[in-house]
Amino acid sequence: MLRIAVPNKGSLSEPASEMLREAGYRQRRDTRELVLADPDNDVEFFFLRPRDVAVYVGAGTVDAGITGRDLMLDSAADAEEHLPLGFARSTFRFAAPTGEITDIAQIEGRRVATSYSVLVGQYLAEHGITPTAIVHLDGAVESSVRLGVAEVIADVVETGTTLRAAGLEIFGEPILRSEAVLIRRKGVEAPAGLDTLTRRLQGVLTAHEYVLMDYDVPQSLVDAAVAITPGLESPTVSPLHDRDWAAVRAMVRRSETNQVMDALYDVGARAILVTSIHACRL
Ligand SMILES: Nc1ncnc2c1ncn2[C@@H]1O[C@H](COP(=O)(O)OP(=O)(O)OP(=O)(O)O)[C@@H](O)[C@H]1O
Ligand SMILES: O=P(O)(O)OC[C@H]1O[C@H](OP(=O)(O)OP(=O)(O)O)[C@H](O)[C@@H]1O
Ligand SMILES: [Mg+2]
Repeated sequence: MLRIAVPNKGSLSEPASEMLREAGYRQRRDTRELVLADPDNDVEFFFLRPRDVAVYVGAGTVDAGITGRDLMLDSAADAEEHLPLGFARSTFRFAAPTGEITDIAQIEGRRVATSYSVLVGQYLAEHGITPTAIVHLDGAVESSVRLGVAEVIADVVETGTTLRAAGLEIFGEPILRSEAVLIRRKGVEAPAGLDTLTRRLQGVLTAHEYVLMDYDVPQSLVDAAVAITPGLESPTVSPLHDRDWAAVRAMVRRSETNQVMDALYDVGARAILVTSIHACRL
C-alpha cells in the first residue's frame, strides 16, 4: 500500500486534497482525521503539517508527499521533487522598508527575519554575505521590521499585498520560485504505485490546462484550420454529412481558447464549441 503525506493545514491543504479527489482518491471529510485508508486504490493518506511532509518522505516512513518546493528545500530532508503540481505558486524574496535597500550586499551586517532560515542561510552563504543574525519566526514575518527584531525579511510573496501593507518592498532577484510539488525519497527506487499516482495527477493537470475544441470547417480549409489546432498528437478529422465540410476535434490550451477561436473563425471554421475535460490519461 502506497503511503502518501498530505498537508493538514495552511494554503496547501485544501488544493492538495481537492487535486487528489479529482484524481479519484478518497479524501477526509473531517479536518481532524490524521490518517485515511483508501483500499480501493491501495493507498493510505497521512495528514501532516506541511513543514513536516518532507521530513517523513526523507526518512522513508511515507513513500511520497505533497508540499511546497520552498518547504522541501528548507527542511533539508533527503527528498526530491517528482512532479510539480501547479498550485500555491509563489516567489521567495528579500524585502526591506521602502527605499532603504536596493542590493543584497547591503544585507551584510543586518538582521534577516524569516520562517525559512535554512534556505536564507544557504542563499546568503552562496553569495558571500554575512548577516548579523537570521531571526527565525513562525509567520507574520512582515511585522518583524516594524517591531524591531530585524532590518530585512525574506518571505513568501504572491501578490505583494502583505508587503505593501507593512511598508516594505522587495529587492534583489527572487531567491526561489515555488509551487506545490509531489516529492519522493532521494536516491531510492520508485515505490510501487507511485507511477499510477503520478499518471493520475498528470491527468488532473492536463484536464485543467486544456479544453476540447470542436468545429466544422470546409474540406478545402482543413489544413489551414488544423495548423491552428494541431492538438497534442494529431487532431481528429471526421467527414460531415455534407461532404464539402469536415468536423475537427482537438485539445487546446485553456489560456489560448479565445485567440484560437478567433483565428479559426477567421479562416472559415464555424460552430466552434469548447468543452472542459473532466479527466484524462495521455
Ligand atoms: N499567499 C500565498 N500564495 C501562494 N502560495 C503561498 C502563499 N502563502 C504560502 N504559500 C505557500 O504555501 C506553502 C506554505 O504552507 P504553510 O501551510 O506553511 O503556510 P501558510 O499557508 O502560510 O500556513 P499558515 O500561515 O497557516 O501556517 C509554501 O509552499 C508557500 O510558498
Ligand atoms: O504577497 P501576498 O499575496 O500578500 O501573499 C504572501 C503572504 O501570504 C502568506 O502569509 P499567510 O497569510 O500564510 O500568513 P503567515 O505569514 O503568518 O504565514 C505569506 O507568508 C505572505 O505573508
Ligand atoms: Mg503563512
